[in-house]
Amino acid sequence: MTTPSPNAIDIVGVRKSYGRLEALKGVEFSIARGEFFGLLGPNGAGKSTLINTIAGLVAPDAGHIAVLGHDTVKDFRAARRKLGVVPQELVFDPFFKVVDMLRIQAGYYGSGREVWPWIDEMLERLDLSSKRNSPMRALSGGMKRRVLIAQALVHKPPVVILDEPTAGVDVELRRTLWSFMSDLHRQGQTVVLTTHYLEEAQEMCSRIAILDKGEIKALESTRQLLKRHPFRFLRIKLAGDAQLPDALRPLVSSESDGVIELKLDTSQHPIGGVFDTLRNAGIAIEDVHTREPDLEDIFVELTKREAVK
Ligand SMILES: Nc1ncnc2c1ncn2[C@@H]1O[C@H](COP(=O)(O)OP(=O)(O)OP(=O)(O)O)[C@@H](O)[C@H]1O
Repeated sequence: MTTPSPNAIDIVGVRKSYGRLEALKGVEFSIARGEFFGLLGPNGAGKSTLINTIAGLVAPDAGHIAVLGHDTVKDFRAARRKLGVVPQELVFDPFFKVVDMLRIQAGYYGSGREVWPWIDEMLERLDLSSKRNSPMRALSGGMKRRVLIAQALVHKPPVVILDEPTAGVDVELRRTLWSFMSDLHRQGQTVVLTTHYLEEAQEMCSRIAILDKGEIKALESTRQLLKRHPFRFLRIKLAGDAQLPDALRPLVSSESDGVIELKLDTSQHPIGGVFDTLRNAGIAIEDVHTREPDLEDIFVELTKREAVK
């Protein structure tokens, strides 16, 4: 059944358990058409389970999902056509040549020669032209991942989900992928990205959901998320061999090479108060910087776990 929906993806009350483990505990949110959306969370948060549920590969125990209004269970084929999913695992036939694999994939969607120029364009953009006739098994991990990206996009789906597309990809290639994804987005495609590189999410995504232990912990625009948390970091280098007064010790978030970073909840610990404490203790400051929290700080704050690098 098709219900008109302005959204690219509607997720309503989705639950999924594996035995006694609740991987998704009633997840509910929507992604608007044309968004560049980030789905973040620590290892085991449930991101892949959610993506596989959207792709119709995992059946939810409760709730439902629609892609551009098509229910992913009742209207599986239509929902699937609207979607391109780049999986986290590298799954492919090792003996197929790159270009053949993409043409065969197009065939699954009923597309023929008319998409060959698009396939060539993707190979070019993803820096794979020289590998078009190589068998998949002869490619490096980063190249295979790029072929899987092209494979997911071969039918020009209006909604694209990329599960860790830049994992194991070097910095230069990551840039190539970012620029490719940005172009897709500019052309009107909805892009959903999961990533462990938080600076990538901060740069690319206009809205972010943070999933942790099967629950949504935050869901807002990247800008709001970065603004919402009223803490600042103050980096100070004390003059001589002065020690930080005990009163400030609980605020230390890191310390290296004599530079001490204090994490200040500015509603409780205004920066001026730190300077007052140091002055009253007769301690001079050699150098000082402040730092706004970035997505990594907020991610750690919300999930209380170190982000994976
Ligand atoms: N097929 C399965 N059978 C049993 N347990 C599973 C299965 N798939 C996932 N899980 C469990 O469900 C939880 C969520 O896993 P999921 O892969 O969705 O997390 P993730 O956020 O994608 O993690 P990562 O960032 O490590 O890929 C984990 O505890 C995982 O072990």
